[in-house]
Amino acid sequence: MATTDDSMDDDVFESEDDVRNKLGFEERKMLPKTPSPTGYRGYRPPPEVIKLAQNDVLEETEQITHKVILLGDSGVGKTSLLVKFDTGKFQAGNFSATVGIGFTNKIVTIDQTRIKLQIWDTAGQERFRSITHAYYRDAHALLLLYDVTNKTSFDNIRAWLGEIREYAQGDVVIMLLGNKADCGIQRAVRREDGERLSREYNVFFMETSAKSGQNVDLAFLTVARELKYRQTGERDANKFCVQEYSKEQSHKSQCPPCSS
Ligand SMILES: Nc1nc2c(ncn2[C@@H]2O[C@H](COP(=O)(O)OP(=O)(O)OP(=O)(O)O)[C@@H](O)[C@H]2O)c(=O)[nH]1
Repeated sequence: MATTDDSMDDDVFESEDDVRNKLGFEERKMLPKTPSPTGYRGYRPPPEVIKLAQNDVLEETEQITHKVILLGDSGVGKTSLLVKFDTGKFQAGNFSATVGIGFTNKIVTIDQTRIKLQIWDTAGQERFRSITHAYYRDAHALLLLYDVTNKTSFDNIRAWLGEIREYAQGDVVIMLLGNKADCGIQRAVRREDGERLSREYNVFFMETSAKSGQNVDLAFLTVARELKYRQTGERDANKFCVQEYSKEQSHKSQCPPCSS
């Protein structure tokens, strides 16, 4: 059965006379001289709606950009993680090493607050290190990745943390990510080892998969939440606790074997 869309608010279409009668003298002067056939032209939203829209514009223009940088050895999945978060897509076996550095802007919403993240993807290869060091200083958060199938990338995390200490701000938010968690059989680093290292350095920790999407959004949202807290100084009552979450996950079942 065909139905008509009845979702429009009738108030929007009240007659021009109705609208004029509700307005004050100054507001009436601003109305168009020619009557509108629909009564819509003279319509003014209620003051509370106008105020809301103005606040929105204010929020947009005053929005602080939080700079987040992805770090870690070449091939651990930095670009893949960012592409998954940005587009929801993963391209298997399509490895072309990042050259230099580039960024993507993303706006996320944390408890009705819009947080702007400027996410920088860096090249993991040694020869680009001096370029990327220059960007550490302005970073508000760092996502430091290793590949759970590549023990060397995990062993190199201490060196990465040393570089962070040397070049980044002392209060930078750091999240350690064990990526490629979908690769069950090829796994070379246990989740507990990642957890232990994160405790030792007092940084956030999660295992992720750019392939399956496991914890990808969560990693960025957790960082955004922490940045929001640092900006406002308000802890949310319903704050997500990454340490608790990580503990819960470690009790869950094994990942399926990696097929790519
Ligand atoms: N199975 C699996 N493969 C992944 C995952 N993330 C990335 N890959 C693959 O790993 C390879 C390297 O990924 P990239 O995202 O290019 O790695 P990168 O860290 O950006 O590398 P550089 O640009 O050299 O620093 C690609 O073939 C990806 O398809 C994942 O979560 N699971």
